[in-house]
Amino acid sequence: MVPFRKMHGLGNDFVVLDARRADLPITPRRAAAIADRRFGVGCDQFIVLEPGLDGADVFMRIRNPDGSEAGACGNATRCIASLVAAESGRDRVVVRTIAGDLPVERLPGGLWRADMGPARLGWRDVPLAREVDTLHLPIGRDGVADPAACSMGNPHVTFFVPDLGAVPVTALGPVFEHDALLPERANIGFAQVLSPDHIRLEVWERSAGRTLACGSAACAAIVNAARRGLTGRRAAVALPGGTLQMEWRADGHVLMTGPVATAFTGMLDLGAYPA
Ligand SMILES: N[C@H](CCC[C@H](N)C(=O)O)C(=O)O
Repeated sequence: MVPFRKMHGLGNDFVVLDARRADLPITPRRAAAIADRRFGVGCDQFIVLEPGLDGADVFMRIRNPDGSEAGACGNATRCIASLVAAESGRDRVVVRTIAGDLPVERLPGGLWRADMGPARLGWRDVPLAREVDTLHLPIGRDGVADPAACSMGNPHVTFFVPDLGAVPVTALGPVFEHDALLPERANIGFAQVLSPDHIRLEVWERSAGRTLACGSAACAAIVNAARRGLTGRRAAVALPGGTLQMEWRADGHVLMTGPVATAFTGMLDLGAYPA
């Protein structure tokens, strides 16, 4: 039996296991089984904490509900930073991922600000299957078309739409996720720009499907909206689960501010799940 924690950022939820002191027998298949909402605990992402070495306070391994590994998770970055900060009594911590080191700081009012690193804008960065301008991808269907792409350590595509309520997110999301231009698939954002500092966003996440919030997709949304001249470099991004404050800093890094929450803690019998 191992203790686990169920956390979420704006309803984007995580099972968090701690493998910092002792290794845990987690395989992609076992993670997927635990992530199942009916046969397991259920979560959008499965997070394992590993020791943070030289300069990092913790290493955060991120898995999708199908067991595949992801390079970024904005909402989990804040949640895990808040855990590690509480242990050490510090207000600033560094969360390491396979894509880089993410400094996170505590702000007043229960908010946490993560430096999600630089947005990467090249076609190889996303990655795309061939050389295409990442500001205008030749992908579209049913009038939802011409998205922009970038990488936040994981692949993102952002469609700009005039009326988010009219977009069939769960029908179009998986079609775009699997477009031949996206060899590693992608997280698909549908953004409606309400004003130069306010974006509404719905996300179809790679592997996880429609989620209530996606921090890295909010990063991609502000970057791609600003690149298109639709917004400035700071905006509130309103997701179904709540709002994140975003800034694409002049040096290319994306700052994301939002809340963290623990829903419950419990004990998990890892042996009850396939290895
Ligand atoms: N929910 C996460 C992103 C998960 C991304 C994952 N679905 C991928 O395959 O890249 C966030 O807050 O940024």
